Amino acid sequence: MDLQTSALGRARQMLETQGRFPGGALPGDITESWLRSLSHGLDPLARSQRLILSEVEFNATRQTHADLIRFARPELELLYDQIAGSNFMIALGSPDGVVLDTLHDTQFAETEAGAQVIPGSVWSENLRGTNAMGVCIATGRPAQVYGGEHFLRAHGDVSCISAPIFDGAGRLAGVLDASSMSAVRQQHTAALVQMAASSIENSLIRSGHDRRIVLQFHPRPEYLGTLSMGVLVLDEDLTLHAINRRGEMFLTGFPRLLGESFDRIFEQPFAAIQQRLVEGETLRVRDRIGSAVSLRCVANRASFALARRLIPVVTEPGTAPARNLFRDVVIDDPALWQRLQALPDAAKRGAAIAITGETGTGKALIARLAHAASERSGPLVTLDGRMLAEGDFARVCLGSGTEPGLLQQAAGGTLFLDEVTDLPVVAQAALAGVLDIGEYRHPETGAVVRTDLRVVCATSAPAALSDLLPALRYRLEGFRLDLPPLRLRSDLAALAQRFARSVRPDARMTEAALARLAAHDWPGNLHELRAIVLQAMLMRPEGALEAQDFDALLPGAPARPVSSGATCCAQCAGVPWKADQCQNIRTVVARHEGNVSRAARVLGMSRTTIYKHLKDQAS
Ligand SMILES: Nc1ncnc2c1ncn2[C@@H]1O[C@H](COP(=O)(O)OP(=O)(O)OP(=O)(O)O)[C@@H](O)[C@H]1O
Repeated sequence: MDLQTSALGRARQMLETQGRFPGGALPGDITESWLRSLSHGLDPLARSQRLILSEVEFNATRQTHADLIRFARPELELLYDQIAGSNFMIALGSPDGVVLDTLHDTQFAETEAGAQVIPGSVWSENLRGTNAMGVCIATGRPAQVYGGEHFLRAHGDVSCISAPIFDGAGRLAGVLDASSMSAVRQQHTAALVQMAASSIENSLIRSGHDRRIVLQFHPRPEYLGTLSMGVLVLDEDLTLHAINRRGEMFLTGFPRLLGESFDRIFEQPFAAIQQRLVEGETLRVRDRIGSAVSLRCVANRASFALARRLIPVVTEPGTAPARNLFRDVVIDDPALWQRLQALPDAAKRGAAIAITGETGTGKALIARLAHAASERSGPLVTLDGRMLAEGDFARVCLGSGTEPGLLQQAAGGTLFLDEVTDLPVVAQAALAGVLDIGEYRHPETGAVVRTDLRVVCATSAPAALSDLLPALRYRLEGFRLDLPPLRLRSDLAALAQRFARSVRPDARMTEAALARLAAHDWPGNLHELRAIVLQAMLMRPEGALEAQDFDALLPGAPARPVSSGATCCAQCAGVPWKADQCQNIRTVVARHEGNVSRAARVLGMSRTTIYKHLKDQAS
């Protein structure tokens, strides 16, 4: 750009020589930013300084914004692919202008700008003058700063485009920036940067409120689930706790949104629609200003918790939960929850599902869920590999006399091959054949029987899967799910309480009792936990279960310090029951490699309580 002839050039020249510039010569955002830069006492001709956080400060900043970095990374990569060309970079900034993460091509990395926009560098307006990230932070709006519009002449050969990322409660959570060496206006890139910022914002809001009710809404139902949807989060008292910017747009006209109750924003009271929402329906509701939107509930812990409250537990044997799959099941372990997300879809697509995990980790239960998710009308029929003798395949599976075999019984439904790795080889070969062609010959009549089967298999010996006949193995491993042992799950407290409440709805356990359970290794996993809790309940038919109730039932000393040398804290030393509980807490923290949040979930305690017990070690 010819700085001497353009309006920008004249404004720059005045700025650099006289410290002022003509109003109206520049876009409004740039004018305001130059004025702010002047008020910060910056010199437009100053050299750009290397403003970089120390390693310690940078690590602490990254820690603070760990979620933002995690959710932004895939978006940075996508954006990088979308605007691939040459000479550009993408950066994620914190609300204070610290660059947290970058992606750039080698050409850009070699430029002066590339050498400066690096992780740890600071791009706030008060230090660097007008730049897109700084302007975006100062205004809370998307910003574009081209070449000479930068306040410092030293940044004049770069163009940058930024978009803010909000946290749903009106606070800035970060900034996304794309910089390039091109001086051409890039509206297309600006749109892509804003879309990526919205996507990060939605992920942040959703993940940050996993325990609250999250709703998606949009005037047009086909836009639900897309970037243009509104997302709103309800607190337990059904007031609006957070909302994304799209959502704010759809609800403009309300004097206040945050803190307002759902029932004052929408015409239909939440109580009247909650049942249908948790069942996954998309509803048409009208807000109190008169606009109609489609609304649906995002499946997360809160929605399942709500579902459990709303829908009575079905106890008749054989009634698989049909609409809300997770109604009776505790899956509060985030890693397991994450792994299970893809299961319903795989089941619906008809993929073969292979579940592995130690005994009692819930394989049979997940098989039932997979069957229910497949929405097939036929039944779930189990064939246990351990029970099938070598010569019995034809009789048991293909039928005998008028008795239909298991394969025919499972037609239109799901055949669950439990402990599949124990199936005799003959049965493996025969099954592979049936699955391959979808039919078999009746062993007695010779008639061809067509059978439409879906298969779910499970094994507690995953290594043995590779010993199955390849013809069968490759038919079984469409979607693989490895279930963690109970000792590595973070929802032990919730599971124990669920089992106790299946006996007595008001059953409770003391913190010490939960700590005692959490310190045990659980080789029998959920089978063992259920049995132990039920026995303890029998012995104490009233009142909260105590740690001692489990002492006689669990092997070993009440508290078994693990190799970390978990002793107890100074406050608990000397009082035996406190010391036991404290040791148990420390054991659980050590088992979870010092991760206090995980340990807190396992123990069903607050992190503050746990930190208290970790503070000073008794000598
Ligand atoms: N997430 C869960 N929430 C509540 N109960 C569960 C959960 N997972 C499993 N259970 C219960 O724990 C027990 C063991 O589960 P399941 O029988 O599914 O395990 P498995 O891995 O198939 O065991 P095995 O290897 O012995 O066949 C069952 O009573 C089951 O109902």
